[in-house]
Amino acid sequence: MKDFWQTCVQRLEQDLPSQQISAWIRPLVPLAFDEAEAVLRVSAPNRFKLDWVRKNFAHQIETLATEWYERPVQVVFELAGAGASPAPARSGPAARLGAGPDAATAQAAPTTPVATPASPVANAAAAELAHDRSRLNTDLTFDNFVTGKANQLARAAALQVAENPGVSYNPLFLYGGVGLGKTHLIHAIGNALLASGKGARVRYVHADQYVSDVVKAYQRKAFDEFKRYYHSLDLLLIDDIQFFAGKNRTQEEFFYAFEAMVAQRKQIIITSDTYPKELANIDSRLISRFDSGLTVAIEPPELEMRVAILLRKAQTEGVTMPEEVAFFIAKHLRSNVRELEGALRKVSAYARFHGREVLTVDVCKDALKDLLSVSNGQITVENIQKTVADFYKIKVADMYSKRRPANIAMPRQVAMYLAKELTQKSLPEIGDLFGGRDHTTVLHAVRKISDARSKQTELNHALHVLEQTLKG
Ligand SMILES: Nc1ncnc2c1ncn2[C@@H]1O[C@H](COP(=O)(O)OP(=O)(O)OP(=O)(O)O)[C@@H](O)[C@H]1O
Repeated sequence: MKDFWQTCVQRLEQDLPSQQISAWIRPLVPLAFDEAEAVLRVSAPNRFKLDWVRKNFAHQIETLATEWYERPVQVVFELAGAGASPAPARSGPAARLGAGPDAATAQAAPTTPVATPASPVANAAAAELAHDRSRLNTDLTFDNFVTGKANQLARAAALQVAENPGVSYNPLFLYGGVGLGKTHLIHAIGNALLASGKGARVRYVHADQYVSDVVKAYQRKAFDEFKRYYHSLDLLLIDDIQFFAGKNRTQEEFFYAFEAMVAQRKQIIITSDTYPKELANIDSRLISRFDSGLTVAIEPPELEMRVAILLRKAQTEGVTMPEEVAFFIAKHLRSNVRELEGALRKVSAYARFHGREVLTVDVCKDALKDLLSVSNGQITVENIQKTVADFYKIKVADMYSKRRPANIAMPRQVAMYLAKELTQKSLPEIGDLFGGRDHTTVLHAVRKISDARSKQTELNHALHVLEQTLKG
């Protein structure tokens, strides 16, 4: 385990700035690796660091651990001193269950003997573990979800399902464009159910992660465990189901999980960028199942709602934002909530940096020059890189980096293609803006994506969405 941790820190050092390494990664201490359950326990020195690391680095550490141990590893973060002794290896069927996807520990009893089972500390630890295993982001709640015409139906359905899972609408299928709050809403459902203290087994999973769980189960011939884990959940939240397109084995496994869960009145909630019948390359049996519960759209927010979101987020961040400023931003940035959040971050950083205590429309005009020019019809390469990175959930820095894994190389080529298509820049200029790449690399990307687009419905659809977002 020590060797792993050393390598892990070295790998993170390649990706993260040194301040982040010393602030967040170095203070972590690896405690134990539970062979039976493939669970790596890591301690953080205080609650703040624990929450931050869990939110921001858990995925990277888990990916590295999974690579190192050559099987899906779950990383559990604990507060230093709170029962931070090596966990005893568990035996028996429950321990074997843990060999399932993503350390499918089936959310059984916590592995850490924190205190006697009925004590408040033990309950808190159990609740924390249930949260860890659910992969929910505790920041995404109903409380901080701003409601308006665009999402009120979806929110009402979500609330109903959180109160009566498995009974009212099963599945609940939420669809809408990028950055409109689908992920937020399903996390809110999971958080509400966990907070209700019914002991429900909840799991949030992005469709991509589910696909890779299937692949791992396939490699390890561990489909029984995979099934047992997913079928044992009370609430499965599956995000961006359109990523199942063309993945036949995944669709088949999901079909079984779906049938088993619905038959037992376990709740399934699905999000997608489109409504079920419009999903490309998804088995018609699945599409008809998706359509058999309640399907609700989340629309782009109207002006007043965009203003309300900005004011609410500004308040949460401790930024004083006059209403006219919120109106100014909301009038110019229309596409989605993620974009509004980005604008708020930019504006407040700009104001802080220039010592401007009060946000004014002029400050916004300066701070948001790039974004505003996009919404006025001028698309910049910088904005394309940001939009594409958001869409594929990679870092903007990867647009310029030399890293070449497929999950980064493909989005980078998409961004180059869009830069050629939507801006006046030449191939060498685009190459420069992508970390000094040669113009032939750009040309290759443009040709490749243009060719793939004509053959792959999924890619073509993604490009449509990106073009629409960029054109506003
Ligand atoms: N109604 C809302 N109130 C408050 N915050 C919101 C609302 N809608 C979206 N957000 C915030 O906007 C950001 C983007 O939302 P989210 O990730 O849920 O979008 P999404 O629809 O899942 O997008 P994608 O399809 O790209 O995954 C998040 O930070 C979320 O908290």
